[in-house]
Amino acid sequence: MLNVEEVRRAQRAQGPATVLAIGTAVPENVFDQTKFPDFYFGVTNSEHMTELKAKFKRTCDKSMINKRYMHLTEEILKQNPNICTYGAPSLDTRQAITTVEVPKLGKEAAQKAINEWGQSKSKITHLVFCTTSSVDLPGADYQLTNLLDLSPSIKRFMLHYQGCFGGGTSLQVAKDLAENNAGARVLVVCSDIAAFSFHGPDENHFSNLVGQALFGDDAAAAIVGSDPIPGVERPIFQLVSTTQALLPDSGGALSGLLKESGLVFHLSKDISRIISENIEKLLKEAFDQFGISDWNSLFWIMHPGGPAILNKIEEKLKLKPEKLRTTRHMLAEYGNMWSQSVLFIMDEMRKLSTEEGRSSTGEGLDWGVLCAFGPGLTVHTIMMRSMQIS
Ligand SMILES: CC(=O)CC(=O)SCCNC(=O)CCNC(=O)[C@H](O)C(C)(C)COP(=O)(O)OP(=O)(O)OC[C@H]1O[C@@H](n2cnc3c(N)ncnc32)[C@H](O)[C@@H]1OP(=O)(O)O
Repeated sequence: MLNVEEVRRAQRAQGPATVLAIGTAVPENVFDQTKFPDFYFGVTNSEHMTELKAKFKRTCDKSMINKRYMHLTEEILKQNPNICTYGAPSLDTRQAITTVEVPKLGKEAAQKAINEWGQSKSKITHLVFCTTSSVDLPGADYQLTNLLDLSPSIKRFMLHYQGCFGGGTSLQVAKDLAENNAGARVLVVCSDIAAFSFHGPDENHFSNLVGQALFGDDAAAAIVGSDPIPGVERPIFQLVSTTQALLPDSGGALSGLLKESGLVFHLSKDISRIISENIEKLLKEAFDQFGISDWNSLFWIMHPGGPAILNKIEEKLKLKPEKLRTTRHMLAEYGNMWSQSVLFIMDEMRKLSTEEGRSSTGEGLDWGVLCAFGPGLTVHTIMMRSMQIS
């Protein structure tokens, strides 16, 4: 007969959690950032706010974004003017869109991750679904289980309202599940569409316009598991350890309230200062145990936030320009993608590493850091190792 300790040991995996596959999806509708100010002030009937429009145009010009994908089209917005009018009751209209579209876009990304993984869906043991764009019971995790025809006995975890650090939390939960349950294969899905937080302009709320200039809709998925089956599963990155921190004196710097008029954001002008002042301390706490203190020796999967944030972090850590090039490229091509951004960057980095003939999935480097931040201010970091490209 086995004793309790032996049973507990047998329940756990041997090795660290690895990302075994990644999939991404975007809505069909794409906006050219240079044309967005005209579209946005036109569709919200706000052309008379000429000064505000000029300032918004400057923000879009400085955003370093070329294009963004969005579920909301001119047609949808014209059919639902309550979404366009700042402060107008519109939650029912928004819910009707997001409860359907969030799991649908998530399904597209998940299916791509499952295809890359190449294993039967019946082997997925856990689902972690993360969104800040929808609330219903049972939630998007349940909808996705049905849409993908996953096993009814899959163990589901729904993460709501994490904002942009949700990609970090989702991977951390997946890591803990994979390492503590031998044979577990965790499907992670992050999906957000701005139908919850699209608002027309208001003279007294410019940080709303900062969000309208930056956010894009997307979904990303990953399969996470420990002890990959040799010759069958192909690990892309190892998730070695994780940290989460609330930054000092940052309360209220980034917050949101779900109102009758939808999800209303407040973004402080201090976000970039607060993050850049704290980032080195967080990295030291995370990497001291591995004897790593040269931040340029790492590959970087950094949530973009906005160019001001990236510039300040780069300056503070004296990062070489190539360190954040994938983050900047994804910001340019997709905008600020909420919780999905870190998975999009991870996906792009491993593809580029192969295309450029690098020796590993992390631009030829061994160690890397994933860093996601959001409401709190909360910063989530994951210490990662790349895999050799044969
Ligand atoms: C959702 C999540 O959980 C996580 C997230 O990612 S949240 C998003 C985090 N990102 C941000 O907060 C954006 C960071 N900011 C930026 O990258 C840049 O400021 C920007 C691209 C938005 C604009 O670039 P810029 O024009 O060069 O910036 P800057 O000169 O600082 O500001 C231009 C104007 O906008 C105003 N402004 C900028 N940020 C503002 C804010 N958060 N709130 C109110 N006003 C703001 C400035 O006061 C300034 O106004 P005036 O012209 O009247 O003086």
